[in-house]
Amino acid sequence: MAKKIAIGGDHAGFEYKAKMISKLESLGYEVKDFGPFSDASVDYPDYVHPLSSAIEAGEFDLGIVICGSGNGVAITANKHQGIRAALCWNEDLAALCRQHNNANVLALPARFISYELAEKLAEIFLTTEFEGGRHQNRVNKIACS
Ligand SMILES: O=C(CO)[C@H](O)[C@H](O)[C@H](O)COP(=O)(O)O
Repeated sequence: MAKKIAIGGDHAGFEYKAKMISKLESLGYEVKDFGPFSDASVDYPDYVHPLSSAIEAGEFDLGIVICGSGNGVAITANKHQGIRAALCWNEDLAALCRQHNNANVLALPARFISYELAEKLAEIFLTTEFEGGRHQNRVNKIACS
């Protein structure tokens, strides 16, 4: 079954987000764009909080958030107890965040990696499974009251 993907970010990630949506839909994913819907300067929490809440509610399988450095969107998403957002800038990190951390949101730094690499990281993230085992014990301990 095609995975349902939530994607969002800010103005610095707008161009990459548009290209990424087209690519993911061509691969058969169901994608919802949480915005922004232009490259006008915006505040990333306004878009990442609704995206994160929707993933927590089980409306989407995984999420992708894109800003200039990837930090703002990752920090925002990780404020949500049900979110494990991973900032990735190479292929190994994109695989490991799924394999070891069961990350459900990929954060991408649009101002620091090419679109081609961003697209490759997204494909790796979306197709890599969590390994469970010893890693599950650790993931279970992440949540704090
Ligand atoms: O949160 C960020 C910095 O870690 C993101 O990279 C934002 O995209 C960036 O801060 C936006 O900067 P701008 O000068 O307002 O375009």
